[in-house]
Amino acid sequence: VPARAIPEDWRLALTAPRPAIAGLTMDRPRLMGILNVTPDSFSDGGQHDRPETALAHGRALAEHSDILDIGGESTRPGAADVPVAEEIERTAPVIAALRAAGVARPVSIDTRKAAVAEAALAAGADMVNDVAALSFDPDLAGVTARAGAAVCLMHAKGDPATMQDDPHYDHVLLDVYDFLVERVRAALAAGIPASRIVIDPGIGFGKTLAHNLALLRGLSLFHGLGCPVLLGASRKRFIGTIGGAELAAARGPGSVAVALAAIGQGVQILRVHDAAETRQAMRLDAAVKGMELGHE
Ligand SMILES: Nc1nc2ncc(COP(=O)(O)OP(=O)(O)O)nc2c(=O)[nH]1
Repeated sequence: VPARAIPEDWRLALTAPRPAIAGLTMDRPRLMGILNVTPDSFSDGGQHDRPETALAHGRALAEHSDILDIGGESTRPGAADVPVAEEIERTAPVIAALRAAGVARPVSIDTRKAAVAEAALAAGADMVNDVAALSFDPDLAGVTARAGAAVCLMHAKGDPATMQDDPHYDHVLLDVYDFLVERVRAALAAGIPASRIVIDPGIGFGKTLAHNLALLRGLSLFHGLGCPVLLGASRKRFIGTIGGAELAAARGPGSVAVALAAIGQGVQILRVHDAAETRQAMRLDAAVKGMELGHE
């Protein structure tokens, strides 16, 4: 397998002091709490999709999360595309309400669309979380760069409608790695500095069970990109398949196990539904290992 050298123009990202992402230092594992304001998200659709329930859940998540990830469009396989105006209506007011309620935690907007990101950033978001790695909407990179926002670039093979139809890779780890190299270059070219880029292998986005497990076993490879690594495995189907939990909402223990395994490979940001449970597990894991988790 040909070696992957770290591109010279990124070496600085490795030698510079580990950057803060959306104001969060990367010196300890961080939790990204998921706030889906959708009627159809795969595990919690319809639970937090009204302004009052979204605000209440966002405040509860903020207790145990370092950053809140707000999404107005489900990306589950076969999900319907949400019109831009509706996705804005679902997300920007919730961000504004969280800020008005004094929730100061960094916020990311989980969207592929520039107009949705623009409204969210104007309402107080700090980061764009794009499952399409800035490749769906050509304007999103510029919106992110001009706002000085951080960005998460995630790998997906195909789009939500078709991505699980028999996905194939030559070598899933290296193919995902090479894709992310190309997307980081695109983000740098759009004026987003390396210090504001996070990468994510995209568990469940065009991957079979075997592909997901190969990515989880090889997560440490992605540190070679020189950017913080984010993992979003929480409650996903492979956890149900292996753990025997058909209902997504019953996959908390398996999700925590995967989060701890990822932390063991140095993953810096864990995107989770069950923030309080994951935080508790992280504290015990660190204590048993004699590691200092650091304080909020
Ligand atoms: N960076 C990143 N973002 C993501 N956004 C959504 C989902 C899907 O999970 P969820 O938001 O719970 O479901 P839905 O897309 O149905 O709302 N997974 C990821 C992920 O793995 N990484």
